Amino acid sequence: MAIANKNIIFVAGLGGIGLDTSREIVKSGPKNLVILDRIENPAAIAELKAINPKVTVTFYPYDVTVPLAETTKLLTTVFAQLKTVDLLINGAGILDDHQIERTIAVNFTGLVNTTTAILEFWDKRKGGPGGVIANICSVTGFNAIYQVPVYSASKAAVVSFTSSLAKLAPITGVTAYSINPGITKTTLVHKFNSWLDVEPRVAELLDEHPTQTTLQCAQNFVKAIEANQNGAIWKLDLGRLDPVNWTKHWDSGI
Ligand SMILES: NC(=O)c1ccc[n+]([C@@H]2O[C@H](COP(=O)([O-])OP(=O)(O)OC[C@H]3O[C@@H](n4cnc5c(N)ncnc54)[C@H](O)[C@@H]3O)[C@@H](O)[C@H]2O)c1
Ligand SMILES: CCCCCCO
Repeated sequence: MAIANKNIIFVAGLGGIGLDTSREIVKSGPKNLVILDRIENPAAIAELKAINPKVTVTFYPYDVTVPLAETTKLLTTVFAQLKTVDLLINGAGILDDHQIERTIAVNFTGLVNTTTAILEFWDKRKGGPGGVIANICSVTGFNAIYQVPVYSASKAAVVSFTSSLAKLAPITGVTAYSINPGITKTTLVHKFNSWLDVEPRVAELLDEHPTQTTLQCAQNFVKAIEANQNGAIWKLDLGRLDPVNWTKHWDSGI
């Protein structure tokens, strides 16, 4: 998908990975970039507008843990503004294995609800135009950082959900792929709680290994958007962009 002249909704577009990705997206000249995020950062919005004045950048406060009806109401406002939406990026995530229920609520349920809500507008069975969803999951969704089993499991859940969305595309008209960064230098990973404090030094230990910058991640994120490959499982690690070939161990047959 060429980003030029498209309408994009970016949930969590102001975070560490999010803001650098928003910067790279704006450079590619979409018609509209609508950022939905829990954090408000008017300076960042102003900066995005300044990067490319031809792009209309809009912000709406959004907490992905709100009831589905509230998400649908917000999307109704966004669609009234944009008329059409080409790409939804779901990027909200927290990393704190002391917050078990909130981790699942944000990282999994929030992504599922936002996806469910936009299907109201996109589902071709309802006369919708279809669309594209890019879900920010994680390499920990493939192989856990086992000291944060709740976070890792929440990311495995969204990797799985995204793969199912892609297989459902012939029915819904909505394609999907997952964006799976490796360890990327943001405040999220600076310090965080392990489950039951099994490893209080988990962040320090990870920091002893190679990581990537948010800019490297963002530049590869845009390449994945442009590739627009339904069902792709993209690994964005150590400054690289690589497709992951998922091993099939069982087939439902349907
Ligand atoms: N940094 C990494 O190493 C890494 C690796 C793989 C995946 N990820 C994922 O990338 C995404 C961004 O992470 P980051 O490293 O930039 O961290 P970050 O903390 O800078 O960004 C998290 C983003 O999620 C938003 N968010 C959190 N809770 C929310 C809620 N309830 N409603 C709406 N938005 C909410 C935040 O406002 C922020 O924009 C997350 O989903 C994270 O799990 C990060
Ligand atoms: C340093 C731990 C990073 C965990 C986020 C990967 O999704």
